[in-house]
Amino acid sequence: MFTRHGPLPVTAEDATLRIRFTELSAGYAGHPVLHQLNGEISALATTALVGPNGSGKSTLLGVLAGVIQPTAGTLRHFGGRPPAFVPQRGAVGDTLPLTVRQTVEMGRWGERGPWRRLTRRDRVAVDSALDRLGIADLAARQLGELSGGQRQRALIAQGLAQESDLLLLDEPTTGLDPEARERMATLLTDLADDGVTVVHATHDLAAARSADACLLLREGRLVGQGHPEQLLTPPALARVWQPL
Ligand SMILES: Nc1ncnc2c1ncn2[C@@H]1O[C@H](COP(=O)(O)OP(=O)(O)OP(=O)(O)O)[C@@H](O)[C@H]1O
Repeated sequence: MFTRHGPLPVTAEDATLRIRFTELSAGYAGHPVLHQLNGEISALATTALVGPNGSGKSTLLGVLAGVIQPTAGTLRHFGGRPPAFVPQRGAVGDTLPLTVRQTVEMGRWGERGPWRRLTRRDRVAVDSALDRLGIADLAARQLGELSGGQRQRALIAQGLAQESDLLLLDEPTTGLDPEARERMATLLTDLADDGVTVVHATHDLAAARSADACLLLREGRLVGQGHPEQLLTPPALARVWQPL
């Protein structure tokens, strides 16, 4: 096995590429999940990971984030900073006595460590993340008091505050109402325009359709990748979602 997680210099050939994985397998102790995946994530674009429950979307995100080690194959990051990863449940427990602002400030810990004072630059990053997620007015509220959708936005703001060039989101529209879902889709597109590569796992076909590219997973295998219009056709979706 040969796995590279460190940034590699960007060559002319790879200037539009952020991640490439080859024959990638991964899983959990005694439970292989991903089987010999070959794929690419374009830089400065939004990519949706699509597939039924248990198809391996979260596991693939974890591998791209570096929190799950591949068991075989290669994974290459081209250039860039360490990824910002927003897992499904978030790294912050519901019961911790944290305000929304403090939750988002945790996104700056990678820059300054947990105990150092916030710099002006940290505060700007936190304010900007709160604004972009439309939750500035909730900044003083306790995280545990929020609705599911508000909490989801606070956790995504935490990811955004890291100011990484690679944002990995697990089901960012879960718990959001239709208007907030639409705003989220717009935000992801705007982020890509602003220089962030966005990868999100989703069950939300509208969100997947608004991505620049999709990776379609079924039972831990990559069964298609490309532009959503070409990939997410009714027959392809029926094939992937048909009962086993
Ligand atoms: N921590 C874990 N330990 C063992 N097995 C796990 C763990 N997390 C997930 N799995 C298993 O790995 C497989 C893939 O799960 P994963 O969460 O990657 O799928 P998913 O496509 O994201 O699913 P969903 O749409 O339901 O979120 C499933 O069979 C699941 O039971």
